[in-house]
Amino acid sequence: MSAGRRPRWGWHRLADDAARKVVARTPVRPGDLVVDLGAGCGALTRHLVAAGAEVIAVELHPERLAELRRRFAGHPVTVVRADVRDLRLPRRPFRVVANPPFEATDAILRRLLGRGSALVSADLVLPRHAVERWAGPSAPGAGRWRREWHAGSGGALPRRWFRPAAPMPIEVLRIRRR
Ligand SMILES: C[S@@+](CC[C@H](N)C(=O)[O-])C[C@H]1O[C@@H](n2cnc3c(N)ncnc32)[C@H](O)[C@@H]1O
Repeated sequence: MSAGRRPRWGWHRLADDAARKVVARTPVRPGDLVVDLGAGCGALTRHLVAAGAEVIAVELHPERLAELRRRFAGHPVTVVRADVRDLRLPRRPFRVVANPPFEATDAILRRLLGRGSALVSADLVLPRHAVERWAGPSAPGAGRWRREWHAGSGGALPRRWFRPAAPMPIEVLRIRRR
């Protein structure tokens, strides 16, 4: 793995109550297939399961993977060891709810909004500058994918919702199939 591809393990986890509020603002309903990209120890996965979703939790860090497998054994959660930048997406309609590794934002969105993607909706916790870039008129590839999806801000999240507190303003990028 080249230096540019090496994952950064530093993280800003969502506090439990914050993760609950993030999930409550999504359109996730019982029976939905939801992908949690960079699931960490399952802050969002936990509340997605509580909402009745079937979850694919993607992580690369060995100890966080082990914790996910332990914590969600017996629940409708498939834990996948994969790099979020190379992930093969589900073929059937799926949603994404994630607080992903920020440096992978562009790779994730190019994949989610690529041709043939079965993405229905995405709620991604990201730095504000990334939300402005992807919700704005000059988003990468927007001329093509905006015919299928709408992208906008789902609002700011307080920095204290993260452990440790987020060092920059954070918002939710909200993507919906038209
Ligand atoms: C911002 S943290 C969020 C963790 C969790 N979703 C939460 O909200 O508490 C991002 C997570 O992505 C994982 N990660 C970093 N790079 C990754 C990669 N390339 N592929 C998969 N997971 C990665 C980290 O180990 C970390 O757990």
